[in-house]
Amino acid sequence: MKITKLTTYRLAPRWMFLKVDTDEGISGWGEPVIEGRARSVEAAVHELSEYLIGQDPARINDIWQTLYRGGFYRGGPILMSAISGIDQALWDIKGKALGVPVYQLLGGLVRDKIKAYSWVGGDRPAEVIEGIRKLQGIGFDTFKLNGCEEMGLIDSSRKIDATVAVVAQIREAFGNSIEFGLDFHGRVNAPMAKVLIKELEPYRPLFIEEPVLAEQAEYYPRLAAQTHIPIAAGERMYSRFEFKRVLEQGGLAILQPDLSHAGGITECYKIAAMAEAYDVTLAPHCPLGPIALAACLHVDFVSRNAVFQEQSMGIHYNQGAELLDYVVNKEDFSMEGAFFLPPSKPGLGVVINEELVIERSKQAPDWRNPVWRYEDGSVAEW
Ligand SMILES: O=C(O)C(=O)C[C@@H](O)[C@H](O)CO
Ligand SMILES: [Mg+2]
Repeated sequence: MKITKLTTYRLAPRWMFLKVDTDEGISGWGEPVIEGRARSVEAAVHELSEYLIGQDPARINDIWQTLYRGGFYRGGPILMSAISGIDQALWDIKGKALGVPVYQLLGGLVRDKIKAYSWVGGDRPAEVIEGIRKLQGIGFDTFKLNGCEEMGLIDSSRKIDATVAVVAQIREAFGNSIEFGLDFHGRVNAPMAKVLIKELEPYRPLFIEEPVLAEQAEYYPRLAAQTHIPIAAGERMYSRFEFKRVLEQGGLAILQPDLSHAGGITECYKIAAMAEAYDVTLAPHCPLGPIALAACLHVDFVSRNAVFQEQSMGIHYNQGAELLDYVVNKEDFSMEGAFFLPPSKPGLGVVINEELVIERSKQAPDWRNPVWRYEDGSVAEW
């Protein structure tokens, strides 16, 4: 079998799908994208296609190594997201060619289902109570919300109290009938993370995510030393070589590699195994589309240390399209309450509505995250 063509489709809400065709009529789909830089990743995918056309898609490991090591400069969000989507598509092809779901090619199921969690509250955590109640009604009991809005480099106790009040409200309304992660989203710098985490301790959030930016990862062990709340991070780390450093230094209880940013199934499967060796759990980051989610599920179903899976149903970013809009059979993502069941079809197990994708890609939005500024006019982390 030979790879014959790579076609990219940027489309609402902020995704990009990749279709890899072969000379035997089997095609694979991937989701190479960095939210807000889709065109850059698209250019990278087509640059990398020079290494792919005419190659045997079954040689996933050699292709991965060639795409990663073939360039003198490597890593980072753009190149690794391009490699991620290509890798996902190659696994899709391999599974389809052999007639089995990808997880069967990785040793088979380690569990029968995986817990999903849902976003509530949007960019500025508001109406979270209402949001939780609604999702509780359809079986979810685990949630994530932004832990705060802008947080000044050194902010006031008033701001801290307002931030903590949102969390107090949740515990007040639901007790421990639900669990929730707080995503600091890199908005908080180290001094304020220390203050915030201390004040949040009594409310026992399930985890605190990106308490500081990935470029400040050396603070993870220091923050972990001051709290009992599990610390999570990983969406802005892009290969085993970054994850090895945070595992070595300790501090993270939950690793959140993104299957569309950290090298795809081939790389994230290895990252999951590295985490297990350090008794660190896995919760793949996935605010993206159905192909990215399917790729996450295949790694979840073969990794014993996978604990829960993010998915983007109802996420505040999904303006213009929802998670399953481009999927032919919505039941490809079968759930039992708040749990995903294993994909059953060959490959990634998702049938993409190509006609709709082609149509919608004609009006692809150029999504950008907002650039926030503090009152004094300086740039704040979004
Ligand atoms: O889902 C998460 O945990 C996020 O932090 C959302 C963020 O990743 C946005 O997708 C960036 O555009
Ligand atoms: Mg996050």
